[in-house]
Amino acid sequence: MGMTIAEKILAAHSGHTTLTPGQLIECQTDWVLCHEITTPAALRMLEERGMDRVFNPDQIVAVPDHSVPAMNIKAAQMYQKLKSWVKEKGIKHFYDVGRGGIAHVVLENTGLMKPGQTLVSGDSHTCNAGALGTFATGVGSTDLAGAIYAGMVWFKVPETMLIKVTGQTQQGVTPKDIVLEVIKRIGADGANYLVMEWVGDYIDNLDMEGRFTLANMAIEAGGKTGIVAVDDTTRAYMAERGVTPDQYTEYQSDPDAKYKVMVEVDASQVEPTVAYPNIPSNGRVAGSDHIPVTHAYVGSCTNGRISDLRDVARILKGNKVAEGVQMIVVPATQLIWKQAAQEGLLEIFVDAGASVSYPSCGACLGMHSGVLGPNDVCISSTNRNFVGRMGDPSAAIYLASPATVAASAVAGFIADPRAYNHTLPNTSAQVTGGAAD
Ligand SMILES: CC(C)[C@H](C(=O)O)[C@@H](O)C(=O)O
Ligand code: SF4
Repeated sequence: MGMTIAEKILAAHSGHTTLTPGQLIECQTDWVLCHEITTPAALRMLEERGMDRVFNPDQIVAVPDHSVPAMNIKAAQMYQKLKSWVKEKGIKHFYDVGRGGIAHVVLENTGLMKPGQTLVSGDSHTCNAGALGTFATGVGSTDLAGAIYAGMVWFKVPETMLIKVTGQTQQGVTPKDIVLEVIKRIGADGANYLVMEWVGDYIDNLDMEGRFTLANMAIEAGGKTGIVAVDDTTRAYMAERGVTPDQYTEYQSDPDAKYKVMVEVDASQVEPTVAYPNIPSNGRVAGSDHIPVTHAYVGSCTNGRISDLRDVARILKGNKVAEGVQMIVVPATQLIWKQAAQEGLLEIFVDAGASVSYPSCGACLGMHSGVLGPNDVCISSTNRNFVGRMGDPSAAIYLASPATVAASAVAGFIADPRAYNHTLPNTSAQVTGGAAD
């Protein structure tokens, strides 16, 4: 019987020629991604058992990102723990504060993670890397400990959901709107333990940044991971990072691969979508209700990339953030921050009255740099709008694309970005490479 991409990658990493969903496998992991929030717990587990080693210091990527630069002593200690372990074990790929940013976005950009590989991390948005045709998923601290120690992790082979997106979007509609629309249709548990495989001519025409946004949000529908097959866009992306096709394996799903369910989306019918509180599946058309906002947040591993910042700048250029609205823009990595500076985007943000922050997870999970207070109302390009996610439990979080966030910041209430159509010069440059190894 035919196999999906995910099944093929898992088979290749577990010594099987075929696999059936539901089967339990022991799987090799090519990469382990470590940040300062979940790694310390995994390290403590290993230390307590006298198993304090790493399977291969060259296959671990460490990036402090959630609570950096530290905003309190506890955060400083977590950071210190990660950093001292990196030093002690000789972890090769360490992207320290000032040289990295949000771990998933740092990793996608380095060229380290290659098509056909496997990745685990103690972070649920690890699925982000699936856009490169990889099997990448978040695991708990115990599995993370096992992966650090042995380079192995066990999985129940997931079934796959096929999401076929055809046609082209209207101007002002972005991949974030597509994925919010899909989650709205299938529900926040609609892809529970399923691989979400994206196909269709919309995907074929989509750049890598958009594909990362789609793969990144798989977990918001309960997905085990998101995945996009390798094509010329992926190959070009890898080539820009000095990686040639002989250095990786491309897997395609067989024509007779078995899918648990198929979802079809006509991209031309998707409108700018806003997920209302308190669940990402609560999507409605942007601007359908008059909802004044106090905060507008652009950032995160979902939507803090250079193309996102350009979308925001197009709308903010020549406009002002409405009085009473606090707008915060967080470029996801140092390299994106620098690129945005070079293109003049940061100046546009500042002129419009927005704060530009340093790369980090920041207020995405309510840790720092824009934490919401009681009854605040935030339109955000992040991925979760659960109660208390960005701060006080009484604050309301509306999830949207960066374009919708920018349009809303200018309007002072949740607005439809289609009313804006500014152009920016010099917007084709790519952000490539690792910041520092
Ligand atoms: C802190 C970390 C474990 C968490 C996750 O796993 O996703 C965070 O990144 C989040 O987005 O909630
Ligand atoms: S940016 Fe937000 S969603 Fe992404 S890893 Fe950080 S906290 Fe999690």
